Amino acid sequence: MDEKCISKAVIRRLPRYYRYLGELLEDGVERISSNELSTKMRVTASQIRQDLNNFGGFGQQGYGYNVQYLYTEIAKILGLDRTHNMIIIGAGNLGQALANYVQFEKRGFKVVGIFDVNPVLKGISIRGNEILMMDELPQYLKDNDVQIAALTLPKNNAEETADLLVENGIKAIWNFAHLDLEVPEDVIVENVHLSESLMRLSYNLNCYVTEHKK
Ligand SMILES: NC(=O)c1ccc[n+]([C@@H]2O[C@H](COP(=O)([O-])OP(=O)(O)OC[C@H]3O[C@@H](n4cnc5c(N)ncnc54)[C@H](O)[C@@H]3O)[C@@H](O)[C@H]2O)c1
Repeated sequence: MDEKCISKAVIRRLPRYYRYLGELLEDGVERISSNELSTKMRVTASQIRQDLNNFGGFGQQGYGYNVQYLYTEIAKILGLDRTHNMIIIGAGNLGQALANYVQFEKRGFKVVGIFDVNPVLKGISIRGNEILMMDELPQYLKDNDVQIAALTLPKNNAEETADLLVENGIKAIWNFAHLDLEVPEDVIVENVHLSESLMRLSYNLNCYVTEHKK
């Protein structure tokens, strides 16, 4: 399997397959056809077959997909078969909410540190992690194995913080600040913009209302 060849569009859909397969496993379903999965996920069966064929075709004619096998393989592709240590930069509302969310850890994303510049927050414990100050960050990154940094700080401070993270070896940034970061080619940034999602919701709501007025 050559992961480099998998298109971004397919990779974007994989977490959804993974979620549905996880639910099937919880329900004790051992195998499923592309047609059944198609009805459940409300995507076409041919899309499912095409997507999953990218990985050498997990399905067998007349048998369908082995749910456990597919779930495990997709987990491997998404890198969920290992633990990623994550730090959070900006211990405000959003940073604390992320640090408090237990499900990330279940997926293998372990919050190991949380940082801020506000001395009032120093030492406050969030799910067992005491908030540290930013001047402790470089040494912390030398002493600890961290793969991902979440940026939940004001956008004005995001670029310089990203630079500091990159200088100290961070290769993956989960960026919540409303700013497109400029990073070297070997650093991966995943932007999360809840407001953009809300705008799409607003657009779709408008469309629906307009169509149903006719
Ligand atoms: N992308 C999204 O979907 C989304 C959703 C909500 C908020 N946000 C953004 O996330 C950020 C945080 O939002 P919030 O509601 O938690 O704000 P907040 O004000 O509650 O928290 C921001 C925290 O960042 C800290 N901070 C400021 N400069 C810092 C620096 N240089 N290094 C480390 N920490 C620093 C502050 O002291 C504060 O504790 C904002 O930029 C906001 O616009 C994004």
